Amino acid sequence: MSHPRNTEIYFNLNNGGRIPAIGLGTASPKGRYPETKKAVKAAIRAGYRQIDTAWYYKTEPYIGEALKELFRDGEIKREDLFITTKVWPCYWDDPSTSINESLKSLGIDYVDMVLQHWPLCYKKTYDENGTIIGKPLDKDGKVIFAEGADWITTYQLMEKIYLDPKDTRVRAIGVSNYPIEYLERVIKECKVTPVINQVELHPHLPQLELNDFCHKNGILLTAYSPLGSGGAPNTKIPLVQEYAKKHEVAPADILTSYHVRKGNVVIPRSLNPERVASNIYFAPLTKNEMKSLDDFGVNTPHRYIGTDMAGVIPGFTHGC
Ligand SMILES: NC(=O)C1=CN([C@@H]2O[C@H](COP(=O)(O)OP(=O)(O)OC[C@H]3O[C@@H](n4cnc5c(N)ncnc54)[C@H](OP(=O)(O)O)[C@@H]3O)[C@@H](O)[C@H]2O)C=CC1
Ligand SMILES: O=C1O[C@H](CO)[C@@H](O)[C@@H]1O
Repeated sequence: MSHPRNTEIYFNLNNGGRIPAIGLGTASPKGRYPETKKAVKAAIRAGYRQIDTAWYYKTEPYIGEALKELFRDGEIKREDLFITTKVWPCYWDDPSTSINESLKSLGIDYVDMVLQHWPLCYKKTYDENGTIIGKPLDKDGKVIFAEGADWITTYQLMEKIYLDPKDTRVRAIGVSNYPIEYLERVIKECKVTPVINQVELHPHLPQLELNDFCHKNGILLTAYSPLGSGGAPNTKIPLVQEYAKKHEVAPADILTSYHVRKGNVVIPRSLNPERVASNIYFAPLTKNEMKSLDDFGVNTPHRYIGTDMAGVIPGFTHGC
Protein backbone atom coordinates (compact mmCIF):
# COMPACT_ATOMS: atom_id res chain seq x y z
CA MET A 1 0.00 0.00 0.00
CA SER A 2 1.32 3.48 -0.73
CA HIS A 3 0.98 5.96 2.12
CA PRO A 4 1.01 9.72 2.27
CA ARG A 5 3.81 11.11 4.39
CA ASN A 6 3.58 13.21 7.51
CA THR A 7 6.61 15.08 6.15
CA GLU A 8 4.32 16.58 3.48
CA ILE A 9 1.78 17.98 5.97
CA TYR A 10 1.99 21.47 7.52
CA PHE A 11 -0.18 23.21 10.14
CA ASN A 12 -0.91 26.93 10.45
CA LEU A 13 0.31 28.77 13.54
CA ASN A 14 -1.67 31.57 15.22
CA ASN A 15 1.01 34.13 14.24
CA GLY A 16 0.62 33.58 10.49
CA GLY A 17 3.48 31.12 10.17
CA ARG A 18 3.31 27.38 9.57
CA ILE A 19 4.98 24.31 11.03
CA PRO A 20 5.70 20.86 9.57
CA ALA A 21 3.47 18.19 11.16
CA ILE A 22 6.43 15.95 12.00
CA GLY A 23 9.84 16.84 13.36
CA LEU A 24 12.88 14.93 14.52
CA GLY A 25 13.27 14.76 18.32
CA THR A 26 16.88 15.20 19.45
CA ALA A 27 16.94 14.50 23.21
CA SER A 28 19.54 11.82 22.54
CA PRO A 29 20.67 9.58 25.40
CA LYS A 30 23.77 10.62 27.36
CA GLY A 31 26.90 9.20 25.73
CA ARG A 32 25.32 9.20 22.27
CA TYR A 33 25.04 12.95 21.59
CA PRO A 34 27.41 12.93 18.53
CA GLU A 35 25.16 10.39 16.76
CA THR A 36 22.54 13.15 16.52
CA LYS A 37 24.47 14.53 13.53
CA LYS A 38 23.85 11.36 11.49
CA ALA A 39 20.19 11.27 12.58
CA VAL A 40 19.61 14.87 11.46
CA LYS A 41 21.15 14.17 8.06
CA ALA A 42 19.01 11.05 7.66
CA ALA A 43 15.91 13.02 8.65
CA ILE A 44 16.45 15.86 6.18
CA ARG A 45 17.20 13.36 3.40
CA ALA A 46 13.97 11.48 4.25
CA GLY A 47 11.95 14.69 3.93
CA TYR A 48 11.71 15.99 7.52
CA ARG A 49 11.73 19.77 7.62
CA GLN A 50 11.46 20.28 11.38
CA ILE A 51 14.11 19.67 14.04
CA ASP A 52 13.16 19.87 17.72
CA THR A 53 15.99 20.62 20.10
CA ALA A 54 16.76 22.42 23.36
CA TRP A 55 19.65 24.11 25.16
CA TYR A 56 19.36 21.33 27.76
CA TYR A 57 19.86 18.40 25.35
CA LYS A 58 23.54 19.14 24.61
CA THR A 59 22.94 17.94 21.04
CA GLU A 60 22.78 21.39 19.43
CA PRO A 61 26.48 21.39 18.39
CA TYR A 62 25.96 18.10 16.49
CA ILE A 63 22.79 19.38 14.85
CA GLY A 64 24.85 22.43 13.91
CA GLU A 65 27.52 20.23 12.28
CA ALA A 66 24.87 18.39 10.26
CA LEU A 67 23.22 21.64 9.14
CA LYS A 68 26.53 23.19 8.13
CA GLU A 69 27.31 20.26 5.83
CA LEU A 70 23.77 20.02 4.45
CA PHE A 71 23.75 23.77 3.65
CA ARG A 72 27.29 23.62 2.20
CA ASP A 73 26.40 20.70 -0.05
CA GLY A 74 23.17 22.33 -1.23
CA GLU A 75 20.99 19.53 0.19
CA ILE A 76 18.66 21.95 1.99
CA LYS A 77 18.28 25.69 2.49
CA ARG A 78 17.88 27.32 5.90
CA GLU A 79 14.55 28.88 4.88
CA ASP A 80 13.07 25.44 4.15
CA LEU A 81 13.63 24.25 7.72
CA PHE A 82 11.70 24.81 10.94
CA ILE A 83 14.06 24.70 13.92
CA THR A 84 12.79 24.81 17.49
CA THR A 85 14.86 25.31 20.61
CA LYS A 86 13.89 25.76 24.26
CA VAL A 87 14.89 27.82 27.29
CA TRP A 88 15.67 25.65 30.32
CA PRO A 89 14.59 26.79 33.86
CA CYS A 90 18.19 27.69 34.89
CA TYR A 91 17.84 30.56 32.37
CA TRP A 92 14.36 31.54 33.61
CA ASP A 93 15.33 35.22 33.95
CA ASP A 94 17.68 35.35 30.94
CA PRO A 95 16.19 33.66 27.87
CA SER A 96 18.26 35.98 25.70
CA THR A 97 21.54 34.32 26.75
CA SER A 98 19.98 30.87 26.36
CA ILE A 99 18.84 31.70 22.82
CA ASN A 100 22.28 33.12 21.93
CA GLU A 101 24.00 29.96 23.16
CA SER A 102 21.60 27.78 21.15
CA LEU A 103 22.06 29.86 17.99
CA LYS A 104 25.85 29.68 18.35
CA SER A 105 25.82 25.90 18.82
CA LEU A 106 23.39 25.41 15.94
CA GLY A 107 25.38 27.76 13.68
CA ILE A 108 22.29 29.69 12.58
CA ASP A 109 21.13 33.26 13.11
CA TYR A 110 17.46 32.68 13.95
CA VAL A 111 15.22 29.93 15.25
CA ASP A 112 11.73 29.39 13.89
CA MET A 113 10.36 28.90 17.38
CA VAL A 114 11.57 29.12 20.95
CA LEU A 115 9.68 27.42 23.78
CA GLN A 116 9.84 27.93 27.52
CA HIS A 117 10.91 24.36 28.35
CA TRP A 118 9.18 24.12 31.76
CA PRO A 119 7.23 26.69 33.80
CA LEU A 120 9.85 26.47 36.55
CA CYS A 121 12.65 28.70 37.86
CA TYR A 122 15.92 27.14 39.06
CA LYS A 123 18.48 28.94 41.17
CA LYS A 124 21.43 30.15 39.06
CA THR A 125 24.33 27.91 40.04
CA TYR A 126 27.73 27.49 38.38
CA ASP A 127 30.31 24.71 38.42
CA GLU A 128 34.04 25.19 39.16
CA ASN A 129 34.64 26.22 35.50
CA GLY A 130 31.98 28.92 35.70
CA THR A 131 29.56 26.94 33.53
CA ILE A 132 25.90 27.22 34.44
CA ILE A 133 24.42 24.05 35.95
CA GLY A 134 21.23 22.94 34.19
CA LYS A 135 19.66 21.20 37.18
CA PRO A 136 21.10 22.47 40.47
CA LEU A 137 20.65 19.91 43.24
CA ASP A 138 21.01 20.23 47.01
CA LYS A 139 22.88 17.68 49.14
CA ASP A 140 19.74 15.52 49.28
CA GLY A 141 19.44 15.47 45.50
CA LYS A 142 16.49 17.88 45.41
CA VAL A 143 16.26 20.59 42.74
CA ILE A 144 17.05 24.08 44.06
CA PHE A 145 14.44 26.59 42.93
CA ALA A 146 14.98 30.36 42.66
CA GLU A 147 13.30 31.92 45.67
CA GLY A 148 10.48 34.36 44.94
CA ALA A 149 10.73 33.78 41.16
CA ASP A 150 7.63 33.66 38.95
CA TRP A 151 7.56 31.24 36.01
CA ILE A 152 5.66 33.75 33.85
CA THR A 153 8.75 36.00 33.80
CA THR A 154 10.47 33.72 31.25
CA TYR A 155 7.56 33.93 28.82
CA GLN A 156 7.32 37.71 29.27
CA LEU A 157 11.02 38.09 28.47
CA MET A 158 10.67 35.81 25.43
CA GLU A 159 7.70 37.93 24.36
CA LYS A 160 9.84 41.07 24.57
CA ILE A 161 12.44 39.50 22.27
CA TYR A 162 9.75 38.32 19.82
CA LEU A 163 7.99 41.71 19.73
CA ASP A 164 11.15 43.78 19.28
CA PRO A 165 11.27 44.59 15.54
CA LYS A 166 15.06 45.03 15.71
CA ASP A 167 15.56 41.57 17.23
CA THR A 168 15.42 38.93 14.50
CA ARG A 169 16.52 35.89 16.52
CA VAL A 170 13.08 34.32 17.05
CA ARG A 171 10.16 33.87 14.63
CA ALA A 172 7.56 32.40 17.03
CA ILE A 173 7.25 31.78 20.76
CA GLY A 174 5.54 29.02 22.66
CA VAL A 175 5.59 26.98 25.82
CA SER A 176 6.10 23.43 26.96
CA ASN A 177 4.74 21.39 29.85
CA TYR A 178 2.01 23.96 30.58
CA PRO A 179 -1.22 22.73 32.20
CA ILE A 180 -4.50 24.55 31.36
CA GLU A 181 -4.32 26.84 34.42
CA TYR A 182 -0.90 28.12 33.33
CA LEU A 183 -2.08 28.78 29.77
CA GLU A 184 -5.06 30.70 31.13
CA ARG A 185 -2.73 32.97 33.07
CA VAL A 186 -0.45 33.57 30.08
CA ILE A 187 -3.41 34.37 27.82
CA LYS A 188 -4.71 36.84 30.44
CA GLU A 189 -1.44 38.53 31.41
CA CYS A 190 0.65 38.46 28.21
CA LYS A 191 0.25 40.10 24.81
CA VAL A 192 1.24 37.11 22.67
CA THR A 193 -0.67 33.82 22.78
CA PRO A 194 1.81 30.93 22.55
CA VAL A 195 1.72 29.25 19.11
CA ILE A 196 2.43 25.83 20.62
CA ASN A 197 2.30 23.97 23.91
CA GLN A 198 4.70 21.02 23.70
CA VAL A 199 3.64 18.24 26.08
CA GLU A 200 3.88 14.51 26.57
CA LEU A 201 1.09 13.00 24.49
CA HIS A 202 0.36 9.46 23.35
CA PRO A 203 -2.33 6.80 23.77
CA HIS A 204 -1.32 6.33 27.43
CA LEU A 205 -1.65 10.09 28.04
CA PRO A 206 -4.14 11.62 25.58
CA GLN A 207 -4.70 14.84 27.63
CA LEU A 208 -8.09 15.39 26.01
CA GLU A 209 -9.09 18.46 28.05
CA LEU A 210 -5.79 20.14 27.35
CA ASN A 211 -6.20 19.37 23.64
CA ASP A 212 -9.69 20.95 23.59
CA PHE A 213 -8.53 24.01 25.52
CA CYS A 214 -5.52 24.58 23.25
CA HIS A 215 -7.44 24.19 20.00
CA LYS A 216 -10.22 26.54 21.24
CA ASN A 217 -7.54 29.14 21.96
CA GLY A 218 -5.59 28.78 18.72
CA ILE A 219 -2.70 26.90 20.32
CA LEU A 220 -1.38 23.71 18.70
CA LEU A 221 0.00 20.87 20.76
CA THR A 222 3.30 19.23 19.95
CA ALA A 223 3.36 15.62 21.15
CA TYR A 224 6.65 14.70 22.80
CA SER A 225 7.70 11.14 23.66
CA PRO A 226 5.05 9.82 21.22
CA LEU A 227 6.63 6.35 21.23
CA GLY A 228 6.86 6.28 25.04
CA SER A 229 10.49 7.49 25.09
CA GLY A 230 13.51 5.13 25.53
CA GLY A 231 12.80 1.69 24.07
CA ALA A 232 9.54 2.87 22.47
CA PRO A 233 7.19 0.94 24.82
CA ASN A 234 4.07 2.39 23.19
CA THR A 235 4.82 0.42 20.02
CA LYS A 236 3.91 -2.69 22.05
CA ILE A 237 0.35 -1.55 22.88
CA PRO A 238 -1.90 -4.28 21.37
CA LEU A 239 -4.37 -1.73 19.93
CA VAL A 240 -1.49 0.10 18.22
CA GLN A 241 -0.20 -3.17 16.78
CA GLU A 242 -3.69 -4.13 15.56
CA TYR A 243 -4.10 -0.80 13.72
CA ALA A 244 -0.58 -1.03 12.30
CA LYS A 245 -1.46 -4.39 10.76
CA LYS A 246 -4.75 -3.07 9.40
CA HIS A 247 -3.23 0.08 7.86
CA GLU A 248 -0.08 -1.74 6.71
CA VAL A 249 2.31 0.58 8.53
CA ALA A 250 4.69 0.19 11.49
CA PRO A 251 3.33 0.69 15.04
CA ALA A 252 5.43 3.89 15.26
CA ASP A 253 3.41 5.31 12.34
CA ILE A 254 0.14 4.70 14.20
CA LEU A 255 1.63 6.55 17.18
CA THR A 256 2.62 9.57 15.07
CA SER A 257 -0.50 9.61 12.85
CA TYR A 258 -2.66 9.65 16.00
CA HIS A 259 -1.46 13.24 16.58
CA VAL A 260 -1.33 14.44 13.00
CA ARG A 261 -4.94 13.24 12.60
CA LYS A 262 -5.87 15.67 15.44
CA GLY A 263 -4.03 18.56 13.84
CA ASN A 264 -1.14 18.33 16.28
CA VAL A 265 2.60 18.21 15.68
CA VAL A 266 4.68 15.14 16.60
CA ILE A 267 8.43 14.78 17.16
CA PRO A 268 9.61 11.14 17.35
CA ARG A 269 13.30 10.57 18.05
CA SER A 270 15.58 7.92 16.63
CA LEU A 271 19.35 7.65 16.25
CA ASN A 272 18.90 4.80 13.80
CA PRO A 273 18.93 6.27 10.26
CA GLU A 274 16.64 3.51 8.91
CA ARG A 275 14.06 4.13 11.63
CA VAL A 276 14.34 7.90 11.19
CA ALA A 277 13.52 7.44 7.50
CA SER A 278 10.68 5.01 8.12
CA ASN A 279 8.90 6.97 10.91
CA ILE A 280 7.12 9.24 8.46
CA TYR A 281 4.10 7.41 7.08
CA PHE A 282 0.60 8.73 7.66
CA ALA A 283 -2.09 6.19 8.55
CA PRO A 284 -5.65 7.46 7.96
CA LEU A 285 -7.03 6.28 11.29
CA THR A 286 -10.83 6.23 11.36
CA LYS A 287 -12.93 8.24 13.82
CA ASN A 288 -13.66 5.04 15.77
CA GLU A 289 -10.00 4.06 15.86
CA MET A 290 -9.07 7.54 17.12
CA LYS A 291 -11.74 7.28 19.83
CA SER A 292 -10.46 3.83 20.89
CA LEU A 293 -6.90 5.19 21.17
CA ASP A 294 -8.17 8.15 23.26
CA ASP A 295 -10.26 5.88 25.50
CA PHE A 296 -7.33 3.52 26.02
CA GLY A 297 -5.31 6.27 27.68
CA VAL A 298 -8.16 7.64 29.73
CA ASN A 299 -8.42 4.20 31.32
CA THR A 300 -4.68 3.56 31.69
CA PRO A 301 -2.96 6.96 32.18
CA HIS A 302 0.79 6.80 32.28
CA ARG A 303 3.43 9.52 32.12
CA TYR A 304 7.00 8.57 31.14
CA ILE A 305 8.69 11.98 31.45
CA GLY A 306 8.96 14.56 34.20
CA THR A 307 7.10 12.66 36.91
CA ASP A 308 9.38 14.49 39.37
CA MET A 309 7.92 17.80 38.16
CA ALA A 310 4.32 16.80 38.97
CA GLY A 311 4.55 17.89 42.59
CA VAL A 312 5.80 21.38 41.77
CA ILE A 313 3.46 22.28 38.89
CA PRO A 314 -0.18 22.27 39.99
CA GLY A 315 -2.31 20.67 37.28
CA PHE A 316 0.67 18.68 35.93
CA THR A 317 -0.76 15.27 36.70
CA HIS A 318 -1.78 12.37 34.55
CA GLY A 319 -3.93 15.04 32.94
CA CYS A 320 -6.40 12.91 31.03
N1 LIG B 1 9.45 19.51 26.01
C1 LIG B 1 9.86 18.52 26.78
O1 LIG B 1 9.90 18.62 28.02
C2 LIG B 1 10.28 17.25 26.17
C3 LIG B 1 10.51 17.19 24.81
N2 LIG B 1 10.93 16.02 24.21
C4 LIG B 1 11.16 16.04 22.74
O2 LIG B 1 10.41 14.96 22.16
C5 LIG B 1 11.29 14.10 21.44
C6 LIG B 1 10.77 12.67 21.40
O3 LIG B 1 10.59 12.12 22.69
P1 LIG B 1 11.62 11.05 23.34
O4 LIG B 1 11.35 11.06 24.80
O5 LIG B 1 12.98 11.34 22.87
O6 LIG B 1 11.18 9.65 22.82
P2 LIG B 1 10.29 8.93 21.67
O7 LIG B 1 8.94 8.68 22.22
O8 LIG B 1 10.43 9.65 20.40
O9 LIG B 1 11.03 7.51 21.60
C7 LIG B 1 12.39 7.37 21.32
C8 LIG B 1 12.74 5.91 21.41
O10 LIG B 1 12.04 5.16 20.41
C9 LIG B 1 12.95 4.38 19.65
N3 LIG B 1 12.39 4.30 18.28
C10 LIG B 1 12.30 5.28 17.36
N4 LIG B 1 11.67 4.86 16.26
C11 LIG B 1 11.34 3.57 16.47
C12 LIG B 1 10.69 2.59 15.68
N5 LIG B 1 10.21 2.85 14.45
N6 LIG B 1 10.52 1.35 16.22
C13 LIG B 1 10.98 1.06 17.45
N7 LIG B 1 11.62 1.95 18.24
C14 LIG B 1 11.80 3.19 17.76
C15 LIG B 1 14.27 5.09 19.77
O11 LIG B 1 15.35 4.20 19.65
P3 LIG B 1 16.41 4.27 18.42
O12 LIG B 1 17.15 5.58 18.57
O13 LIG B 1 17.27 3.08 18.65
O14 LIG B 1 15.61 4.19 17.15
C16 LIG B 1 14.20 5.62 21.20
O15 LIG B 1 14.59 4.61 22.12
C17 LIG B 1 12.62 14.29 22.18
O16 LIG B 1 13.71 13.73 21.49
C18 LIG B 1 12.63 15.79 22.37
O17 LIG B 1 12.98 16.43 21.16
C19 LIG B 1 11.04 14.87 24.95
C20 LIG B 1 10.83 14.87 26.31
C21 LIG B 1 10.43 16.07 27.03
O1 LIG C 1 12.92 17.74 27.05
C1 LIG C 1 13.32 17.05 27.92
O2 LIG C 1 14.03 15.95 27.78
C2 LIG C 1 14.37 15.46 29.05
C3 LIG C 1 14.41 13.99 29.05
O3 LIG C 1 14.61 13.43 27.80
C4 LIG C 1 13.33 16.02 29.96
O4 LIG C 1 13.76 16.17 31.27
C5 LIG C 1 13.09 17.32 29.35
O5 LIG C 1 11.86 17.87 29.62
